Amino acid sequence: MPRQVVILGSTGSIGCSTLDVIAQHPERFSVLALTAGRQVEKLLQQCLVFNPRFAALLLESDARWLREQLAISGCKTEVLVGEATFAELAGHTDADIVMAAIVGAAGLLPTLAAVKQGKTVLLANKEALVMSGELFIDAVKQHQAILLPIDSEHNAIFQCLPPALQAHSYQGSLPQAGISKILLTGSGGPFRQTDLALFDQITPEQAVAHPNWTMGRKISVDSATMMNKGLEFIEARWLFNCQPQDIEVVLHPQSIIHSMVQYSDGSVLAQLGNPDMRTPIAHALAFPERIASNVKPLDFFSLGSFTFARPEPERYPCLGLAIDACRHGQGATTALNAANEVAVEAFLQQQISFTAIAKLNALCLARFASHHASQLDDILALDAESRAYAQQQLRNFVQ
Ligand SMILES: NC(=O)C1=CN([C@@H]2O[C@H](COP(=O)(O)OP(=O)(O)OC[C@H]3O[C@@H](n4cnc5c(N)ncnc54)[C@H](OP(=O)(O)O)[C@@H]3O)[C@@H](O)[C@H]2O)C=CC1
Ligand SMILES: CC(=O)[C@@H](O)[C@H](O)COP(=O)(O)O
Ligand SMILES: [Mn+2]
Repeated sequence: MPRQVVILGSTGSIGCSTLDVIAQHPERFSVLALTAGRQVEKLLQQCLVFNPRFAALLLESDARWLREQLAISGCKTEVLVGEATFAELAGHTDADIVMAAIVGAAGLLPTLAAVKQGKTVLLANKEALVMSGELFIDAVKQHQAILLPIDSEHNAIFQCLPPALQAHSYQGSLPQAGISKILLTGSGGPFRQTDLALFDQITPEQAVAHPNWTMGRKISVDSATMMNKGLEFIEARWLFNCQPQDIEVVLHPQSIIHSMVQYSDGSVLAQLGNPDMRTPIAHALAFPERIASNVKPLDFFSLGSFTFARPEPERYPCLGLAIDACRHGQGATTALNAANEVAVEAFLQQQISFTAIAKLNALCLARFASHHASQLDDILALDAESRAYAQQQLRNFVQ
């Protein structure tokens, strides 16, 4: 029997890559449910191709249109509406695998719902873990969910762990496995060599033009500020049960090495591949087996040289803020994530400059760094409070 997959955020970059891999393996996977935000036409096309039992989206007006179009095409997909239905589908009795690929804090509740039903959860939505770290991992343990990282770096690190540790990486001991450090690689984004004096003039279109990866707009801006690497630093802290001092960020502009694990005997294991998310997606969908992904194989004879560097703190202030937040604890990371979502959206709407993103994040972190948030209600309240504060402070940066 094919394993039944729910894709949260099917209309996004990760959602589409997941469907691409699933389409290559109809004997292994079938689509139980797709969820989207606003891209109703794309969702319709996906329903016509994959014929899921359910499709869900945010607005009643979109749902009405989708139902009409599906009826015209004779497609029997049942259409549901509203955020609560994403969580229902994520925890559906018939779901075997849940791909968590909604962007931002909106992904937390549906992803947690999948965890609480003990599903195999493929985690792309790093913001969910950054917002709720310990609570999320405790839920994974309590409900015996299987958590597999999709983020390319964390998937690479996972692949470089000893198999015994892979089974419970979020509660194992890296030192007992002989691991001395996690080397988290990052490209440095599109502005790695841009004159700092020009940073105020950076436009959204320049910021979303990642040199190596094609991704959604929010994560692309995060890569440009290196907040993405900061969020990934916090993500790694929870996924691999380690402390900030166990993780080092290494710039690797080519994005061919997706991260590395350093062992105490001097060995360093790395995972390499062309920058294409279908590799980690295929890895996690089939784990522990391997399946084809249609990703172009690496050709070592045409690869240029690999380079490595330390990130410059003045070029990437968001990275430093995220590492500080990780040291402070849960309240700080929840508040920083929320502030960053507000700041990135304001930048994309051309309300604030590129450099204002870090300034706004710094203000929110300073205000909420010592706040505590361990229960879900506290986390959601702090997320809301930090967003409100960021919105209020935003006025000082409007250009
Ligand atoms: N893209 C990549 O290569 C990588 C992405 N990730 C992570 O994966 C996640 C998804 O990223 P990506 O695919 O690039 O993002 P996209 O912006 O391309 O897609 C986001 C998806 O989430 C949906 N969505 C947005 N807002 C809401 C909401 N409020 N409620 C429900 N659904 C919503 C969108 O729906 P719609 O478009 O219909 O409005 C879309 O399906 C992010 O957390 C990102 O950090 C991690 C590593 C790599
Ligand atoms: C593909 C993926 O996992 C992204 O998170 C990627 O890491 C972005 O590239 P940066 O290294 O520039 O953040
Ligand atoms: Mn990544």
